[in-house]
Amino acid sequence: MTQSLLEKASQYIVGGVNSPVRAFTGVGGEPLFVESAQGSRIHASDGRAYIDYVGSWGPMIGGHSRPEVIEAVQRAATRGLSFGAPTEVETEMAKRICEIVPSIERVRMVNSGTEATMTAIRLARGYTGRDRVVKFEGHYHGHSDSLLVKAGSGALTQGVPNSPGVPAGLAELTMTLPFNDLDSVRAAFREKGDEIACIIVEPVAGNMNCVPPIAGFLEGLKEICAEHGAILIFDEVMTGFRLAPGGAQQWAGVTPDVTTLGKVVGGGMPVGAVGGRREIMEHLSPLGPVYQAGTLSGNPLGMAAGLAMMDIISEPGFHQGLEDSTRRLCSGLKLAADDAGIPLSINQVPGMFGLFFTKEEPVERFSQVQACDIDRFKRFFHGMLEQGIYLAPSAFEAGFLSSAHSDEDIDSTVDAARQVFTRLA
Ligand SMILES: Cc1ncc(COP(=O)(O)O)c(C=O)c1O
Ligand SMILES: N[C@H](C=O)CCC(=O)O
Repeated sequence: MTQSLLEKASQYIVGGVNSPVRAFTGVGGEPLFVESAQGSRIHASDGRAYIDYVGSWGPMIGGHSRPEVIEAVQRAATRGLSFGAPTEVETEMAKRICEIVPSIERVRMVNSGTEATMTAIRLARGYTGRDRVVKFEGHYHGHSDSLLVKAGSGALTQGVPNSPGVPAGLAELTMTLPFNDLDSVRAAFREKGDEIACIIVEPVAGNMNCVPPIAGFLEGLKEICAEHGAILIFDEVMTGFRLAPGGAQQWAGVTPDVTTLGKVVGGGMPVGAVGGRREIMEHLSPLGPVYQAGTLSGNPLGMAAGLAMMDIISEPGFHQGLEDSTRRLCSGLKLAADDAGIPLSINQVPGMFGLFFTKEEPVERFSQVQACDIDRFKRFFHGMLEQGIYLAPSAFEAGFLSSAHSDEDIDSTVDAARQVFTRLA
């Protein structure tokens, strides 16, 4: 019997994958192995093309293999791959980030979203001289120790939101609260306010499926932080440059002290960033005592790809197009589900969506997400895959659109869903 690609990979790679969600343990079956991708489609080793709503988990906001990005990386590569010394392109990138996200006055480039959030909370702790961190249940901020507590995304999908290996003494300093519940935040600050360094929040949760903030929630976090001298960190690794050019903070009209970025900022290369108010950021080395470093940080290929991506998202009408496509997809899916008598609740923000097999509407809380019909989601996922539609392989991940998704792509996705819904009843 011939071995599958997953079986071959599993002989050398732990679980056959280099990041858990893509193993398909959240939906069963074997993952697609991708050979190439173009525009809205990925081309898999089974010879089929799939309309892709994962988009590499966010970075491919302009569609796959954008020539501008590829050419920028090729040009940069001819000049050298890494120098471990400053380059002008890093200044260009930092300037661009500060212009697009006005709350960022100073920035530090890193190599992933995980590094960005890890640095942000160390900075908040160093700046305030306090140790406790507040995060929200089902939110995912990468896999650093302090943040792998009641975490979303793969940690939730795999059933290990509190990872073994995180020292209990450290996890104890991470206070996890329900998202969209300001009363519990107020209560936590009443009790421990003078020990809390920061609140870190996904301004739109995208790692417990997609759950936007309720009216007043982000504003309330800002007020509470200001009152207690804590730092408000928006983890915009997923939402940055997506919901609006200036990310969720522009979309929601709420300005954090510190912002973390990843995904889109690197145009598909491994890049992250942490930025914020100058006074806070200058606590980082070499100006301040809070240490942070990276051999490959500010890598010229990553900067070139990221800058080309910044040009793409700055094109007039880019975000309006993304919002229109998201609305078209979500309203089409909702109508198709209603016609088939399938209870489906949909959350959407520009370029991101969440499908919940539940009668409850709207879905605003982690407890509601957990109560959804996961088995029905799995059958939906596989039905859609058969029809050539690639959705995130977990009920706890958001879907992503790109500017390459045409109306025809969206309409054929809705047609496919219409067929699949009839088999889900
Ligand atoms: C909101 C958020 N923060 C942080 C991370 C971590 O980023 P990375 O996977 O690049 O380490 C992710 C994604 O994984 C994310 O979605
Ligand atoms: N939800 C995660 C990123 O946003 C999924 C990516 C991964 O863990 O591989």
